[in-house]
Amino acid sequence: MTPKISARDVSVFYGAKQAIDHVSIDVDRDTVLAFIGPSGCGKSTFLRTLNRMNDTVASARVTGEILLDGEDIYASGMDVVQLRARVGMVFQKPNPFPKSIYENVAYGPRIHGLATARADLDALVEQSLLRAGLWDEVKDRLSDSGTALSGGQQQRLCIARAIAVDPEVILMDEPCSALDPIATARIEELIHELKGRYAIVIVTHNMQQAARVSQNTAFFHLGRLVEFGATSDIFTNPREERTRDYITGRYG
Ligand SMILES: Nc1ncnc2c1ncn2[C@@H]1O[C@H](COP(=O)(O)OP(=O)(O)OP(=O)(O)O)[C@@H](O)[C@H]1O
Repeated sequence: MTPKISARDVSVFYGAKQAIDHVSIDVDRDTVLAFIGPSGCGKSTFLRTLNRMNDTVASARVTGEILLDGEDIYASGMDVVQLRARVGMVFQKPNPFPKSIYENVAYGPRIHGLATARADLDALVEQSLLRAGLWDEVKDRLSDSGTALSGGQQQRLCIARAIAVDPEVILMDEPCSALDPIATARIEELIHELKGRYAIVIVTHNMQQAARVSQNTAFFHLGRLVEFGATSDIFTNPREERTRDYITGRYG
């Protein structure tokens, strides 16, 4: 099967500084891919190339090619707003809009024209909150502010917001690092439930989390992709010494 995303020879520069050095990698459909590696190795930078989030950084420059279903996302005609709906993102710190729970989820579908009638929008909000595992906790207070929820609930609200615009890929940049262990477990369960429907790419510092949630793992070091493979192989039988040193906690 053709990959969902195919990155070829991708380099990223911040001004003169090179943060990613000729990385090629495929993101498979309906699977979870984990990016691991020591702080500053470029995981977030590379993740952000996959939906052109680096466009928001004035000094950032991307070379190489990133194909989404065979289509070059850096082509001049690409609609970036549309792209970021297809390739959604969940950030380290939950960042709900300072609006109601309902509006947080309804906003995207409304601006993308996915639902106009109130009943359709209501159904989409309910379905997205259900899929994000938050519906039961919020169904009686949809008009409360999203920012009044707990951190873990806010993160699930952000996942519901990403899901609501019917994405194909969800990028998660350390989505649990601001959460307690119970909220973290809840997000990990959710990732399991979502993986049959979307391609998910997750950056994590937590080796156990990478081993628990992903089927494939990519190990980055100093801007290079050192090793990529099935998570079970990377964690039990890495080919590269640098990978072995990192996963056994020798550095990073
Ligand atoms: N906006 C920016 N401007 C300049 N340099 C940046 C910018 N963002 C990241 N960098 C640099 O690019 C390199 C890669 O950073 P990046 O945040 O992608 O790494 P990371 O592996 O995700 O790190 P961490 O695990 O600490 O989040 C680092 O040297 C970092 O200092």
